[in-house]
Amino acid sequence: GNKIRVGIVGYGNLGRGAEASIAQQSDMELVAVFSRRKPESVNVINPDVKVLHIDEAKNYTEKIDVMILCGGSATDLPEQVPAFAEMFNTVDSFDTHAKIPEYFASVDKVAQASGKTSIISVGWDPGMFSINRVMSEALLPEGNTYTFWGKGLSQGHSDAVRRVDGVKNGVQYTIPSEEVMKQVRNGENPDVSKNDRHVRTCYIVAEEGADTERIEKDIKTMPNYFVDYETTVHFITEEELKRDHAAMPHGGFVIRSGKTGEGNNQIVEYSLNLDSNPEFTASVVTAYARAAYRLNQEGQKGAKTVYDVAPGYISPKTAEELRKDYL
Ligand SMILES: NC(=O)C1=CN([C@@H]2O[C@H](COP(=O)(O)OP(=O)(O)OC[C@H]3O[C@@H](n4cnc5c(N)ncnc54)[C@H](OP(=O)(O)O)[C@@H]3O)[C@@H](O)[C@H]2O)C=CC1
Ligand SMILES: N[C@@H](C[C@H]1CC(C(=O)O)=NO1)C(=O)O
Repeated sequence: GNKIRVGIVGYGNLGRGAEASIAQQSDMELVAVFSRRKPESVNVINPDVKVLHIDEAKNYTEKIDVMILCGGSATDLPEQVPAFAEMFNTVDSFDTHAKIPEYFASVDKVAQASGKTSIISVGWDPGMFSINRVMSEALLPEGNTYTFWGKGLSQGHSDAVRRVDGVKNGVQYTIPSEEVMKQVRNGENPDVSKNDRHVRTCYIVAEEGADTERIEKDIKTMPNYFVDYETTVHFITEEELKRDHAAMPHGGFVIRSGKTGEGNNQIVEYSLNLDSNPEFTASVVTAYARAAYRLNQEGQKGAKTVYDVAPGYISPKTAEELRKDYL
């Protein structure tokens, strides 16, 4: 049968993960990768994959069913997704939580007018963790929900530090408080603010002659990503970064501990243990690309979040197969 024709915009960690994930989908084909860089400087996994300059995308509106936007949340997606939603169904991983309402509105305005379907903020947080926070809270209205990340490399925070003036390259690790996690697992329901549950550590390669004190301050005071968190910044060489920080493991869990109607304790937990944050995130985004296509075929246009997408839409199985084999 005819496959869902997918495009990738932005070829970084997530874009590479998306290329690998699409290759795993029997109902999808990758039509092209679009980059702001010169195509010959973009090293894709499969040399047969077509790499084009992002300006060529407008010529593919009849050749691509869904575009996966893999740019950075800090600066790329807020500008790229509304522009692409004019022409394509889109899926993205926008993760600046505080800005999601305004971002949703900016994408919805475009997609409602263009008749496209744009699923925003897909991944694991926001994404799969969001779904589990909402589900467990709906099931246990009386209780507390805890989210923990790491120890691992946050791509959103790493993208954000790389955008700081004077930063040549860099990564950010998120480290959860073992003490607080123990209390949560013991059902102690600790009253700890979200910002006291993690610390953040950055490894930065500064441009030649850059003012490292100013860079450190810019990072520590960065709204939404670092301000309110205890953050440490280390300056290292490009060689050290490549040697010690090439892997991108991450993970974490969402726990809700609550009481049902007659006072029984109930605990719901969803956990992730990721050797590759980008490859897992790309797998989630690719599954939701299937949903964006199907929703658009049904005429469900405009911006959506993961809360608007019934689980069946992301599965390659038909609704009948799901009823028969998975309930
Ligand atoms: N919701 C969630 O759970 C998650 C969300 N994310 C989001 O995904 C976003 C993207 O993450 P990630 O892929 O790691 O970011 P990268 O920094 O690897 O890539 C971002 C963009 O930078 C450009 N780029 C990549 N490599 C280079 C290079 N060598 N030189 C110049 N430009 C380059 C690419 O655009 P171009 O090809 O056009 O140059 C790319 O799309 C993050 O900002 C985060 O917000 C990530 C993980 C989880
Ligand atoms: N969006 C995150 C996914 C998780 C990781 C995270 C953190 O370490 O703060 N928050 O959410 C990412 O870009 O990796």
